[in-house]
Amino acid sequence: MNTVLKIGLVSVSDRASQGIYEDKGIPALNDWLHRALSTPFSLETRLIADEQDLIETTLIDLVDHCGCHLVLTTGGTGPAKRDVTPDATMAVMDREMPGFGEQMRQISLKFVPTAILSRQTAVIRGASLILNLPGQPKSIQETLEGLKDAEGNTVCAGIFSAIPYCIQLLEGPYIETHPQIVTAFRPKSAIKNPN
Ligand SMILES: Nc1ncnc2c1ncn2[C@@H]1O[C@H](COP(=O)(O)OP(=O)(O)OP(=O)(O)O)[C@@H](O)[C@H]1O
Ligand SMILES: Nc1nc2c(c(=O)[nH]1)N[C@H]1C(S)=C(S)[C@@H](COP(=O)(O)O)O[C@H]1N2
Repeated sequence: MNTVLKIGLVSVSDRASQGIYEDKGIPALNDWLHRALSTPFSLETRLIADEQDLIETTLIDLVDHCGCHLVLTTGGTGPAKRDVTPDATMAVMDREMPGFGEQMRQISLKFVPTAILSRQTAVIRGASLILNLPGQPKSIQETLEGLKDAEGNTVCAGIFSAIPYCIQLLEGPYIETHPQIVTAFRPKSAIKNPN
């Protein structure tokens, strides 16, 4: 039997975790993934404060105990003292995947000049990919989906284009997407049932 794709969502926010404002990170991630993926998946969600130890134990739990193939964090990537999500991510990694952070900053620069303030990165732990998104809820769609012009042509490819093949190389489930939202790129030899 095929393993069902499992995705962990971690919203890292002092104020949302204390109920000072409503968390918009997990709902935005949940909504985007349901619009973008045609492959069935299950979610594990966590809303936590910007505490490095807590972020590390949450990431370890999602990967090692819950068996998430992909973990998306949102928030805590900037330069402020309590922005420690990338530091926690690096602390639990086996290998870094620096291309994701580079591409997200390129995309975000098309929206805000302060995109270079994000230290976001991606790493592999075991057979899982962990990826940091900025905290602004609107940045979730921007970075995952990329930027399209008025005719719907891609101006800047979103990072999600590369995630299905990455999970495939990590021997996780085969992920398919709705191409009107985002196209999953794979080399021809890696495409199942090409037509
Ligand atoms: N989970 C969230 N839900 C709603 N809005 C958020 C969330 N996280 C961040 N934001 C918004 O994006 C901005 C930048 O995010 P950042 O991660 O730097 O948060 P912050 O300023 O460190 O505050 P906090 O950790 O208390 O959310 C925040 O000031 C807030 O307006
Ligand atoms: N796409 C996108 N990327 C973005 C932003 C944004 O609004 N949209 N905000 C930037 C800002 S202002 C900061 S400080 C960094 C870090 O944000 P974080 O601390 O919320 O993770 O992400 C940047 N990247």
